[in-house]
Amino acid sequence: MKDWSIFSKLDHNGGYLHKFPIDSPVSHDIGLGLISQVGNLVECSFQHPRHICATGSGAVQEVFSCFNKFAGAFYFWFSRASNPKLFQRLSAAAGSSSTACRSHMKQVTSCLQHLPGLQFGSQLREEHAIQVLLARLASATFGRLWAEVEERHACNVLMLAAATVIPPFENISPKILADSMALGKGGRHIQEPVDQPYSEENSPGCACVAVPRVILPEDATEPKTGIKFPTLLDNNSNLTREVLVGMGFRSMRIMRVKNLNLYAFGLYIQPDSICKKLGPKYACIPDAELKDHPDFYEDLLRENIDMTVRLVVSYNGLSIGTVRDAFEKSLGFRLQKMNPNTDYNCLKTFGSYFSEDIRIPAIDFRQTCDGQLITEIDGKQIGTVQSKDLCRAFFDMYIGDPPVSVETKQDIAQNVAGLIKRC
Ligand SMILES: CCCCCCCCCCCC(=O)O
Repeated sequence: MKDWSIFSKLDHNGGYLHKFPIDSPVSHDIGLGLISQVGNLVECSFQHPRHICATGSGAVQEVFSCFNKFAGAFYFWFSRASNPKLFQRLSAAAGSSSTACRSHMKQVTSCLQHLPGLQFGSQLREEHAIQVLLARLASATFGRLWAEVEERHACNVLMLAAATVIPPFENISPKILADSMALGKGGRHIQEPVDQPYSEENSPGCACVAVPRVILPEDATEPKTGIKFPTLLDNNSNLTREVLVGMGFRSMRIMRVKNLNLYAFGLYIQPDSICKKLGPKYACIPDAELKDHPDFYEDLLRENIDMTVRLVVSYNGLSIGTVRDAFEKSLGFRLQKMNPNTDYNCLKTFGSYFSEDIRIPAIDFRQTCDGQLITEIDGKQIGTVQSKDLCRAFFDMYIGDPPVSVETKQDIAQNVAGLIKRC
């Protein structure tokens, strides 16, 4: 699975971040609120197995760190609650929590009610007994819930891995890969030939020519923003398909304190184009070394390879004027760096496409092998600039120096290495 690192990565971290309403005020009800929240978390993981996996440990840890933060108040509140209403409230909490939590709570509350000596007349003994039992209750309940969350999480990762059996590129013949990219062939999935049933013998991984049943998930999710990208992108101008080789997000620091996620991006490459232009030079370089090869990114940028960057807005407060200015600034800097004597008219033409009347939830920027930069919204071209310098400046933002995301740049190298292996 090495060469599909981008997808295996998505499988483990992808999906949207499930937000749990944990910011309720510290109040008399915080203990019950937290039990209920954690119970909901576990229940949610049962009902929406992908979410808990997609959440990764982040949201789970958020909830549990919140629990830790309020544990003192929680314990204090329980230990003070020495009145008959306590039992009703515990039962109510049990009623609103997960099944595991519910049965555990019921067990303990009934245990509390039947303890000899725990009559409400004897205040001290009662308080002490309640403190001990409730401390145990808190630790046992949360310990158990935590174990369930972890168990479920591990299970979900396995389920997902099994559900999206994605063989590495080297197990797919280049012909099949190229065919599947061509429009009108078998939708987004690579299909097995009808005369060859799927079996262990011809499954991915064996030395014979293997044709997997279904190899690509419909969409991949950029983990930080939760934005989805198709794994294959139709290129309507030359009727080919491009493959997603990397995703990332662009953030901006506001007043040195807040990070704003402006947009997510996905980079797509046409495998044939890679094979023709980079195959001969890089086929013998081990996959893991490609990202550190001194010429690799430079060649990727210089060789006019068919590729596309899709940008999808994450922060909705961006005006079209801001987008235009940001592009002019970023691209101007890259053009200047590459060639101080460049003709900046290309930048003006490019900027003119961002007129006030366009809506920009997502834009594709496609470079053609003859040096055009095509801008598309919803599959419709809104403009084309003929300038190799501008193409290069544009892709330099994602695979040049400095890149918008170093990690994504490396993922791209890893996945392009996978494509080259199939040439
Ligand atoms: C449709 C998505 C548009 C998102 C806003 C893009 C803003 C311009 C960014 C310029 C490139 C950069 O510096 O990241």
